[in-house]
Amino acid sequence: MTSVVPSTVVHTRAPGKINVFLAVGDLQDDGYHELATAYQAVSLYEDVRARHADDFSVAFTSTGGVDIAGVPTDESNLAIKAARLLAKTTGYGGGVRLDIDKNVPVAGGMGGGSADAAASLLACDTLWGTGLSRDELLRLGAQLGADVPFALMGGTAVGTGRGDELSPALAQGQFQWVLALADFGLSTPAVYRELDEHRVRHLADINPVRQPRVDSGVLQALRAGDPGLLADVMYNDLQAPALHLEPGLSAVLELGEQNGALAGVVSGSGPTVAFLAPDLDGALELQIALNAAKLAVVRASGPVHGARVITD
Ligand SMILES: C[C@@](CO)(OP(=O)(O)O)[C@H](O)COP(=O)(O)OP(=O)(O)OC[C@H]1O[C@@H](n2ccc(N)nc2=O)[C@H](O)[C@@H]1O
Ligand SMILES: Nc1ncnc2c1ncn2[C@@H]1O[C@H](COP(=O)(O)OP(=O)(O)O)[C@@H](O)[C@H]1O
Repeated sequence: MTSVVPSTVVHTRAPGKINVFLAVGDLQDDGYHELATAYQAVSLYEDVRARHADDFSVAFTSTGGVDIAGVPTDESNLAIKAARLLAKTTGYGGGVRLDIDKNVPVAGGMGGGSADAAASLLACDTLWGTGLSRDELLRLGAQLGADVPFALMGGTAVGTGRGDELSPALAQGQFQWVLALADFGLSTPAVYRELDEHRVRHLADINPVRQPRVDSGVLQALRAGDPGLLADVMYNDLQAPALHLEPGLSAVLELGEQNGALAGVVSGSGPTVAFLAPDLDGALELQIALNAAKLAVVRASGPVHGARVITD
């Protein structure tokens, strides 16, 4: 076993994400859907601190006030799974103690668990000196969840396959987001299932084979750094099933659009609603208006970096 140095702490940080465009294809035999998505990493972060230990454990805090009550800390936690997968892959014989400051809403469609997995992979690789390449970490990430490779990569990227085959997209400038948080979560598999059931009920004869593609207008808007253009083309196939499961989200979308948002979209499988603001002042005004309507909101900007080591 590697010698244990208890005082060493490795600090890593990985971002949450918004799917500014998400087209969902058909259900495949492996239980996953083929996707075409444009991800943007945004400035809500998961901070992981890793210390040498004999076994594997995780604990959560949230300086940003995220409700962490429902997050499992047993073997089902994605951070523990990430650490164990890295140990198994590299033959590392020890364990790790992970302390995570969570600032991405839980079960909100913003990839917080995926960010924990990404930041934990990088933290353990650094702490243990296992020295995997970026590509090897991306491959391990894909085994943990479809969104994990993007949390490693960050920035702006197109995801295909399960959402884990990434190509970086050209982007300039910063987009200003106001995120309306729900006080409940939505289960990702349940939202995909709701979409499938709707398609079987209503669309089976019309469009039997779907080949999802990212609209070229999305890539142009990102390249131009133009929120007005992006607002016109933001889209999410999972929005309708999320609204069907949680009808109250329609009023949230309307409220944002009536109060200065260029557009709003359910993020991933929801229930977080992401509003795109014209600029920082517009975002601040929207935040105040939504707060006045008693909605829990946070601001974020993007794109930001993927998982990285932080020097404290
Ligand atoms: C919907 C999205 C959009 O980015 O994000 P979230 O809302 O979860 O943040 C992702 O597709 C979620 O990615 P992630 O949360 O990593 O998914 P995984 O753990 O790999 O899969 C959870 C479940 O989601 C469904 N799933 C996921 C990805 C995909 N391409 N097709 C699917 O059908 C499957 O039912 C799978 O069992
Ligand atoms: N590290 C983690 N952080 C949050 N949730 C986790 C984690 N590990 C496992 N989970 C489970 O995954 C579910 C969805 O996680 P999360 O990544 O927050 O949302 P989403 O998939 O909507 O982006 C949670 O409800 C929880 O049960």
